[in-house]
Amino acid sequence: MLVALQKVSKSYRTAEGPLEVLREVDLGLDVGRSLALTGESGSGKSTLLHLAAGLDHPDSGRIEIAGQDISQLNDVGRAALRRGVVGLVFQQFNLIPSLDVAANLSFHARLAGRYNSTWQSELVEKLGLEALLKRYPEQLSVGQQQRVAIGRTLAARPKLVLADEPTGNLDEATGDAVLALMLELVVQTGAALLMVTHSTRLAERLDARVHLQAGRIA
Ligand SMILES: Nc1ncnc2c1ncn2[C@@H]1O[C@H](COP(=O)(O)OP(=O)(O)OP(=O)(O)O)[C@@H](O)[C@H]1O
Repeated sequence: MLVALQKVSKSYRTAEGPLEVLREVDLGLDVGRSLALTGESGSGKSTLLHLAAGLDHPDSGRIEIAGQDISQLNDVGRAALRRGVVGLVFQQFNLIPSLDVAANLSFHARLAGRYNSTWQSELVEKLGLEALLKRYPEQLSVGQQQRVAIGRTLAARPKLVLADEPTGNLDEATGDAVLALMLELVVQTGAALLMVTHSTRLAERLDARVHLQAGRIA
């Protein structure tokens, strides 16, 4: 298992008292597999994704990423695990404003020591970014920024790709092509993809689908 959640519960403190978001959730994802995570707005999908990335701690339960129990790691250890294994595509793209597209694309791969110019060129071509390499994030449309964010994540060849609505700002044809590329990478590199989506149509293209409802997997 690349990532495994066992009886994971998570609540947030709010002004109205504790808000229970996840209740004893079990979830596992094997190498080479893709899983769609669906659920209504506010059902806890992003919370689950953050936990699976080792960005946050559960209140109870166990989370293993690449065989490591994350509760046994300190912040430095978790950051190293993320750098080594996890690739994130968030709804906010977090591109670096002072770097052009080419430098944004290679940023994480270089940090992880996995920059490969051939692979980056392949991604640039597949994501249709050739003409944009010298532009800065503020000079891009939202859909273009999304493609750069996806390219930046895939450039580092992460074992575990966690993506929150990664094609949400793309037109249907571009979104389909980008999802196909992400699925291709998963197969090609023996990675795994956990993807949040509101689209049943996109969810059906992944190997499996789980639905979050009232804090549990329905
Ligand atoms: N830091 C926080 N503090 C308090 N409440 C939070 C916090 N983060 C999220 N929540 C609440 O937890 C619930 C789950 O949020 P989450 O973002 O995981 O849902 P989601 O399914 O990803 O929603 P969406 O589809 O709208 O992005 C929501 O009710 C949200 O308001």
